Amino acid sequence: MAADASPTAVAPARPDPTGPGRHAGEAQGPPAAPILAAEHVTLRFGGVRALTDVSFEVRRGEVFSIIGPNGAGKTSMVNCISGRYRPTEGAIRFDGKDITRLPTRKRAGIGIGRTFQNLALFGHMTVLDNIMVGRHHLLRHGFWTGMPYWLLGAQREEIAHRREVEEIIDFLEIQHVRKATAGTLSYGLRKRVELARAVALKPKLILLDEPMAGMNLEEKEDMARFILDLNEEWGMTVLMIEHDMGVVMDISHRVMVLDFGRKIAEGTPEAVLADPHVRRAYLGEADEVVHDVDEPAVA
Ligand SMILES: Nc1ncnc2c1ncn2[C@@H]1O[C@H](COP(=O)(O)OP(=O)(O)OP(=O)(O)O)[C@@H](O)[C@H]1O
Repeated sequence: MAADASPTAVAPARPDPTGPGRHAGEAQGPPAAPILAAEHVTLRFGGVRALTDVSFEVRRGEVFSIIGPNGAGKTSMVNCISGRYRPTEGAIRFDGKDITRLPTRKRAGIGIGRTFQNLALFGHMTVLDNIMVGRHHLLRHGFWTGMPYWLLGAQREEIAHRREVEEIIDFLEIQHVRKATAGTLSYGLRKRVELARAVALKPKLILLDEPMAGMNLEEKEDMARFILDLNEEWGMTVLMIEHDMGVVMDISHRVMVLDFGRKIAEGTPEAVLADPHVRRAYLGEADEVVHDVDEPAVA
């Protein structure tokens, strides 16, 4: 691996968002209630075990990353949380409620947003329309229910709705392409629009599946900054799958490592990086010191 020269290099542990002066993992003060908990989750596809007895908690206000080699079960775990897959065994709790069997379409309404590993924008629609689509469930007035109130309630709601969308557009610095057709944008910009659409749902928890994939260094720096701002200024809890170890170590409060569908480590970036199991299984090292984590450890 090359020398560690990127701005996404390893940084000291981020302060624990759940308590002043504390670091994630330290046992001082009362532990914050988790916003999300996976309890003994197993997922099987026929004979394939994608996940085996995986348990973890995401605390309110933190950036929590899941890492692991290809096929380790990261996307399967996120799909269990978003409702795309239903665990074969175990449970998912969100905000204290068991959501294991809650249909996918209802999860946005309770505060879970997501972006996808492969872009899922409407390529023929404008950036603005793509983002507006994300907010539909937030509108109280539909076409029929809105009719009688149109001059008062619904119109005011529409104005407020647009104002918030414009705020998100400003925040993600995509004003210059707001009227452009999504399909014509560069990959980095489309990833940013996809993030904007997920943010427009005003989620309490946002699931990001490889937000940096396919990006150049500058685009990665921008995306890392947006994720940090979403977390610190907008108060969103972030659960992220990401292969770029430099980014993961830089912006995560805590990290969980999966290998062959099992959890092999969880803790602060430093603790996880120093874990011999992780170094063997994930970084492919025997006993040498890890000098650099800037390059993706897995393709
Ligand atoms: N829909 C499915 N049907 C059958 N097997 C699946 C399905 N989804 C995932 N798997 C299998 O489950 C295992 C975990 O896959 P998953 O995509 O969750 O891993 P991952 O860690 O996200 O990998 P990557 O980093 O390559 O995206 C793999 O063996 C995969 O082939």
